[in-house]
Amino acid sequence: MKIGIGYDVHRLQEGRKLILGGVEVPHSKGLYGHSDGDVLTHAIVDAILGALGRGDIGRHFPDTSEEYKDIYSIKLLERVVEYMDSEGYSIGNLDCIIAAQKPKLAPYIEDMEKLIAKTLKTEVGNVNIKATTTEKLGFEGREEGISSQAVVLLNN
Ligand SMILES: Nc1ccn([C@@H]2O[C@H](COP(=O)(O)O)[C@@H](O)[C@H]2O)c(=O)n1
Ligand SMILES: C[C@@]1(CO)OP(=O)(O)OP(=O)(O)OC[C@H]1O
Repeated sequence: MKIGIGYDVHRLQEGRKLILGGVEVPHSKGLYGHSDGDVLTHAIVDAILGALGRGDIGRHFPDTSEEYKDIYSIKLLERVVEYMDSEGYSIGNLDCIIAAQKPKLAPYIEDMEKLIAKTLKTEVGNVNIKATTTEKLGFEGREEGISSQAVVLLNN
């Protein structure tokens, strides 16, 4: 059994799509990044890499590489699932938080859980995603950015 933690932050910017957990969420702004800026998926990637003792997202998918420019981050998660499979590990459970003042994410959480579970080759009951505002405090509260945290347990 192995445990891993992931944390990521991306800036909100006009003219970008808001992609969270691989799902497009309608909003006036999206997350800026070298990739699609999917802060939730990046936190999950880092949690799994952490559990496997294999560093972090930037080490495997550098933001200096054209290969990852505007990439749909679920593709990065698929690569990390290949590492997990090759080392004989599978998901025990995954728990995540998205801190966003806006938009209201509750209507999209189930779709995110389904897509993440499918990508991780696990049952949807092993994946939990939560959303919170920060009560208008901090960068999330000022709607400057969105942060996400993930904790994963891997079984072998
Ligand atoms: N962007 C968000 C933030 C929160 N929610 C849901 O609202 C609940 C209450 O949030 P608080 O920050 O006031 O605790 C939270 O538990 C989420 O269910 C949301 O949908 N989208
Ligand atoms: C995902 C990568 C690669 O496209 O770019 P960003 O979208 O900037 O995201 P970040 O969370 O900084 O993680 C590492 C990157 O190398």
